[in-house]
Amino acid sequence: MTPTDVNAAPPDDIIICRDVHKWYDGFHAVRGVTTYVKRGEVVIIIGPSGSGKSTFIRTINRLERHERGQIIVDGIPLTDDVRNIDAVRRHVGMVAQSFNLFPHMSALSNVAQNVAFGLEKGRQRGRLMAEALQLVNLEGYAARYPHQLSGGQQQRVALARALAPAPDLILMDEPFSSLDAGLRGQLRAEVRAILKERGATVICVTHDQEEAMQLADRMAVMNEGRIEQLGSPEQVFNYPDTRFAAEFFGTADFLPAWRDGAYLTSEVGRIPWSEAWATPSRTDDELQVMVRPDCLDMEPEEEGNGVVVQREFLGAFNLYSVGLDSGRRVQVMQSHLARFDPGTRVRTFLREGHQPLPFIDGQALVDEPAYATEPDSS
Ligand SMILES: Nc1ncnc2c1ncn2[C@@H]1O[C@H](COP(=O)(O)OP(=O)(O)OP(=O)(O)O)[C@@H](O)[C@H]1O
Repeated sequence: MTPTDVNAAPPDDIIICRDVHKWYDGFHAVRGVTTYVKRGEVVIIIGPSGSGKSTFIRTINRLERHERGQIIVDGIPLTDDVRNIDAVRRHVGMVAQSFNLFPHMSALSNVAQNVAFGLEKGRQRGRLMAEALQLVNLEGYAARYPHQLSGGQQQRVALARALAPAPDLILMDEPFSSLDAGLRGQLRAEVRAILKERGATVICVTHDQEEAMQLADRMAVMNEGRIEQLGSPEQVFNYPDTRFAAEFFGTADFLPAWRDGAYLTSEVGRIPWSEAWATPSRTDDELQVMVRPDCLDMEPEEEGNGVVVQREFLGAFNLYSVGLDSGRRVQVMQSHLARFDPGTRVRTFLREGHQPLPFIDGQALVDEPAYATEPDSS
């Protein structure tokens, strides 16, 4: 691909990051990220504001310079060598958080900026541009200038601009954030379908959990400049590695638990103890179990173990906050038909078939068989 290619044949991993660090004037924004992204994968980065998501994604096409570690994009190491930077940018599309449209150009001309090079035939260029505007439902807006478009429409032009040249790799930073809920859901399904059809690799930052679940093959949960967990949405939801990941992705309560013969017991019930959890160096009183609202059930009972404190109506279901007799609170999911008034005495218990996850010191004791995170070749 370039004179500085490190691999003759492209490896399966289109992105290889090893111990990547980035500082802003002494502030350590990215703290040792090691990760591998397979060709054709959609990886979603989620995490709280300021956790380093945008900074990390911007290091992948060198909009930010990483100070330590190694980034290899499609066999090209990102160094200060401008030939490498140009080579990477040539086949990496980017949808930035700020749309960065040229104000003096129409929507079509903005899209054309990205398809101008690399394609000799004007007719093919025109088709790609029209298709890209059609994909984002803006066929009738080609002649408008950015100031004549709403924020959401500008965002869609930015998306069309990135998609039009059919890049192998596309980086997206909150690409649907300015769209209303209906259009957002529809567009992200369409964008995912087209990118999958093209076999493009996608790394996308979002705040939106529903978006992460809908788009991701794998999700990276970022916290304070580090990737706290990388896995499929199901892995992260069902088997969070840390308390942070559990609480950030979904709702979770943590209750003290203790080993009770062959069981792990908490105030909402017990589950069989697994020898795979044995942690001889630690004492049992540090144990906790994670319970998500759907793991718990409840029924009115005078001799119960708690009292309904609050009900939140969420459409298909009610989310109850229950004050347990220990003083702790848990959230319990119930059908929309299950109405309990605050003050109702209830028994809260583990729903059959649901296994609460044991934790020690904020770390899960259970390891789900992990997705292979080591590259096939490097
Ligand atoms: N150009 C900059 N100069 C100095 N500090 C910066 C700069 N850009 C980002 N930061 C800081 O680096 C940290 C990570 O910022 P970044 O934008 O990567 O976070 P983020 O997770 O994308 O946040 P958000 O979800 O709010 O967009 C933040 O504390 C931010 O204030």
